[in-house]
Amino acid sequence: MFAVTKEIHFCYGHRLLGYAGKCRHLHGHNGKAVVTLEAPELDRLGMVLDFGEMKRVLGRWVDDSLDHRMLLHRDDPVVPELERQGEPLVLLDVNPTAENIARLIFDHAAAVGLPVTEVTLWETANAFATYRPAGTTSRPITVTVRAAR
Ligand SMILES: Nc1nc2c(c(=O)[nH]1)N=C([C@H](O)[C@H](O)COP(=O)(O)OP(=O)(O)OP(=O)(O)O)CN2
Repeated sequence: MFAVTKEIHFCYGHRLLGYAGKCRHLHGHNGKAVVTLEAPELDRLGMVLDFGEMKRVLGRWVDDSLDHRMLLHRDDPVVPELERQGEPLVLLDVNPTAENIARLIFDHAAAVGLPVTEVTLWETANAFATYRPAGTTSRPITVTVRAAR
């Protein structure tokens, strides 16, 4: 099996709903998604997929969909005020933890047909979470996007 891995850097804000620690407050991260694709055979160029193509497909989506946005639970009480102010929001039906953001990026990579096997989301320089599907995959995260006004 061959594997290629690409790092995608982006900034996001969030807070964790129902969490007792400091992450219950609005805060931001310079995050890094580490995306791995695997294939048993290489293409005619000797690649699983061109790193440039990974950047073009995944990097652009992360830039357009997650970068410089607030990622929040859709039930977060701050949502109506941020909507009122025209802030760009990504609303999830789960808490915007590193685990769930990794899952979100994995699901997008799979949906556009990439042979993704694993996504790791580095939330800080010393804390990261990984999503890799198991035999029984949990239901996908539901996402609502509110564009900036
Ligand atoms: N399993 C998870 N635990 C935590 C998450 C998460 O997404 N998944 N998120 C947070 C906070 O949002 C934030 O990342 C702070 O985490 P933490 O590493 O505890 O904070 P510090 O950066 O201050 O850590 P230090 O190691 O003390 O520098 C919390 N937990």
